[in-house]
Amino acid sequence: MSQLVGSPMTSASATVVVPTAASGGGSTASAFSCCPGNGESSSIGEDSIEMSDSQGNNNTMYHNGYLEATQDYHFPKRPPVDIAFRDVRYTVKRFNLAKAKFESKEILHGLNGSFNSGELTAIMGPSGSGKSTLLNILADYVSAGVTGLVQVNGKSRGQNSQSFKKLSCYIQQHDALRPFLTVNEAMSCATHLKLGFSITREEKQKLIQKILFMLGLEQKGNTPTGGLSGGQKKRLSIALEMISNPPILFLDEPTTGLDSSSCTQCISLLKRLAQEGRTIVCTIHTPSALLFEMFDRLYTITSGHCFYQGPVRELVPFLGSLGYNCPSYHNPADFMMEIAVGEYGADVGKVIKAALKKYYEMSSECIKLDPIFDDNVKITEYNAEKASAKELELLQLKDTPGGDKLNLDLDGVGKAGDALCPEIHDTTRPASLVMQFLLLLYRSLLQLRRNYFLLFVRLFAHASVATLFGYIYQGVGPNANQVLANYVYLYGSMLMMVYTGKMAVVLSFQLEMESLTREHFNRWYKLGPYFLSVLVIEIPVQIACSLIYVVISYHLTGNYHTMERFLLFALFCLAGSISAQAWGFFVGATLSVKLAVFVGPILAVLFSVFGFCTRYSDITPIFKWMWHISYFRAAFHGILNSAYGMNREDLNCPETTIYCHFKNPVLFQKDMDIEHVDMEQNLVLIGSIIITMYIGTVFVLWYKLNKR
Ligand SMILES: Nc1ncnc2c1ncn2[C@@H]1O[C@H](COP(=O)(O)OP(=O)(O)OP(=O)(O)O)[C@@H](O)[C@H]1O
Repeated sequence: MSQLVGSPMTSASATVVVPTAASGGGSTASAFSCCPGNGESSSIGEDSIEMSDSQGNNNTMYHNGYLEATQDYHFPKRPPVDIAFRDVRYTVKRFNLAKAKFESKEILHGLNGSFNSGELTAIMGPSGSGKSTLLNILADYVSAGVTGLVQVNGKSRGQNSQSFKKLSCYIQQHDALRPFLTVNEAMSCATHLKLGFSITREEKQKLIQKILFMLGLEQKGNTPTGGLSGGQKKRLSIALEMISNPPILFLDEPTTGLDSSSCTQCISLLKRLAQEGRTIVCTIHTPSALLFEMFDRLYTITSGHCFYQGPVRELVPFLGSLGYNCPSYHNPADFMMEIAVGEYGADVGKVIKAALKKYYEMSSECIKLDPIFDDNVKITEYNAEKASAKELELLQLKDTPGGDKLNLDLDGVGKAGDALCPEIHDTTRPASLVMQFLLLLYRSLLQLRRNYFLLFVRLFAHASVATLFGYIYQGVGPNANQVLANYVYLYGSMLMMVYTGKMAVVLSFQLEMESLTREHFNRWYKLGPYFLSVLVIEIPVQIACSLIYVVISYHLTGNYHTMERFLLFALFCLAGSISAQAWGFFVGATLSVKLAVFVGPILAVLFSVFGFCTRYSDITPIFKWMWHISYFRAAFHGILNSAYGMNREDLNCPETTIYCHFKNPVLFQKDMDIEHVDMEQNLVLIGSIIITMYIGTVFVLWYKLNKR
């Protein structure tokens, strides 16, 4: 019997697999057991085996028709982690334009409840009732505007607790996967990042294979994640987080967009993970009756109030006790939703009040003290002040950790998560910052290799425009009678550098934001290594594109004079392009997609004005500072100086031309007010702008990733 890397066996299960008819002939026989000897029954599907134990629990074992002899496919058991929350409120502030002031709106109105280990809990409610908001708060994904108490095994969690993040993972609705990585590559990269390098590659490989097998993805190892079905993507999202085997899983609408069979597979999987001792909480929309019954516990919200909480099987009796009887053959989930929106003339307030009363009765029963529920308190008036210190104290007593419960030190970063998973965390540490950078770089290179079309288009576009410009302004470089034509070529070159540099990256963080948020929130890596890995890919790509343009166009336009002038021209082109790129990162990280693609070019135009034909002395005094901070101007003056400055000798004046005004290039420099270009100063300015923009981008990303 094999087991996960270094882990003790915790429960028995066995699987015997031979190829199914659907997958190439033969037959499938399976024995999967969460509770051995319970008399399971099985039904064989095309690519999964449905298993039920004697309690009717549906334990689906996924695979695609290939079996292995007697193996354990359980994750190591985790110490239980229970979550309780009390008087959770969420308020948003919005600016009312008509009243010209900020207004507050409370979205969640003092929710109470608890989610226990070993249970699969559904958060349900009508659209807009606050399900995702509650999940976000419990997962600690949102903390701004939140008040109330969230406890983990009886201890206050606090906000932005790193220890809690080590215990939990949050899988959001959209499967933010990297479409160009294969399943194996995605898993392998996540494993290296999460488990570091203190366990062997073989051990990691074994772990990956087992997780993929458990989740029915073992046949999809070489499939790009972009080519997976919706259900497979969802399972891969879970698989990626199961690498660190967290005891708490939060999932936002894991079944949205899946067909009924994929929904059943997904919920069966979650149920089985819960049965292994995890606390699994997910939001869900109108499940079928079959799916609904698979949940252990239900937490229903309507308009930010708790409408029902408790075991799923007690929902119908609870509603019945209030006079709302579920018709025969009616899906209880549908009935509950209908009551929650006031259908059948239901008094929603009455149900909310009864749910609150039930909660307090259960709480007081549990701690053997008098309930503190005041029948006269209106639900809407129940607030933090009314939740007296005594009540909070009682809640602490109720959840005092004991027995085999994990005693979390939520203030001490790093302790809880390590203790939770001894089979992994005792021997492993997440990858170091340097390794994170190298792994992310490797992952980006893999994606670039798969998605080379975009890179090819960028290179091709630069070569094409260079050739076009080269022939439009062919041979103008050395001629005194074509100085203005060359001036336009040089200006066009700078525009090309700036626009391609900026626009190629202005959306890069926007497009990555979902994956970045998920991976960063679930502690795969830090922002620093991620940002550095992006730069290390994007800067060389932009340099390569720019160099292609520079080399082709510079030679075709006859600007090549000396190697020194060429190198300076190339240097300022690259500097201008990289600073525009840095601006692109910053604008893209700061603004929404629609604003970024609009504001990016506007900024480029604005700064370009201070280079082209604009003499410093002509600028209105209050805008002179813009001349000083314009990276476009600094780079453009740099390339002009490389062409006509630095004591360049007289230009060619063709014999057919009677008079060449700019035969001496100094005259041209004087006319353009650029006879004293300080090349070093310009480079320092551009370098400072690049660094400032990088710092600004990291700060904005950090803020977006950490402050919600
Ligand atoms: N940051 C916010 N600013 C303004 N309103 C918000 C904010 N967050 C949530 N809301 C509002 O709170 C309510 C609850 O939102 P939430 O996303 O939690 O609903 P939900 O029950 O998950 O809905 P659905 O099932 O449609 O996803 C909605 O009316 C939403 O507009």
